Amino acid sequence: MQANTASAPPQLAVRDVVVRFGGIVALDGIAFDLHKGEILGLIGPNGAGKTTLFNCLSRLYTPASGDILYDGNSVLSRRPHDMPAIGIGRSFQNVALFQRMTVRDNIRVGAHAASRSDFFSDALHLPWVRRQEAAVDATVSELIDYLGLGAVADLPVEGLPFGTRKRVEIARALAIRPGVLLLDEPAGGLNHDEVGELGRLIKSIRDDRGVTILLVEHHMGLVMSISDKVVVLSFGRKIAEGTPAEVQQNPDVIAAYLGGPAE
Ligand SMILES: Nc1ncnc2c1ncn2[C@@H]1O[C@H](COP(=O)(O)OP(=O)(O)OP(=O)(O)O)[C@@H](O)[C@H]1O
Repeated sequence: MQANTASAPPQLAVRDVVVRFGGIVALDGIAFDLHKGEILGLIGPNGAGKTTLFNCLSRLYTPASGDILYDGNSVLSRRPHDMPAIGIGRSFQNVALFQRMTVRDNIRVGAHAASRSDFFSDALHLPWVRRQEAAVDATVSELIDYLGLGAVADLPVEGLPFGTRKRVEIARALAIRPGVLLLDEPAGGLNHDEVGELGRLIKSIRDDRGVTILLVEHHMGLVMSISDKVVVLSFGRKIAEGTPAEVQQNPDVIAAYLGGPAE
């Protein structure tokens, strides 16, 4: 799938977002657009504000000013647990799965987060709830195949290798059928081969499933090899935005990473 950046309105729009923690301005008027089908890499040195912005996008933080729009509508009045139903999925930096539950059941939790059943409808076994359960089963099975998790599907998550648990987490995020997937340092803790596999997986999630991706990541090789666009933060400000090649040559970016002023 090609990213549509020419004329279509952005799928996700970050508009002049400001976040303060006491006297610290963690985000100082950050703005950028993410178009459908794009992979956007959000990078910056330690303390740049990446996690703070990620937490705004997943509604854990509310900006002091500015707005975040999904398909043209502000998400700032929504709560974190509304986000799956809106179409924004996320993974967690340190993997946040239910450790004693099986891989299958963890993915099922994701699918249920986007379903519309409730306790009473479930208890009454209404026909539409049964149809929805069948659809959830089909989604979970398809994702187990897609992520190559068949051999471990009925094992508890605890005890599985870290790289496998990360794939389970991505499967759970995909189970909500997100329009946009937010990935928080997905390469953290992975070895060289696993990072290569992750890059291919993220591209295929965009290409095969049409999911727009925002990736916060320290692993430059991964970001530069898969991103269509890279946004660079430093001390809470956006210092560059462009293709991987453009930002890699940007003197402000080089200076931010080397810790000195731009020449
Ligand atoms: N809960 C908080 N309370 C106070 N200050 C915070 C809080 N969270 C972040 N900060 C500060 O806000 C700034 C941005 O931090 P943030 O964690 O967003 O950066 P980051 O780019 O994600 O860094 P890293 O790459 O190290 O994870 C830093 O100065 C940080 O110390």
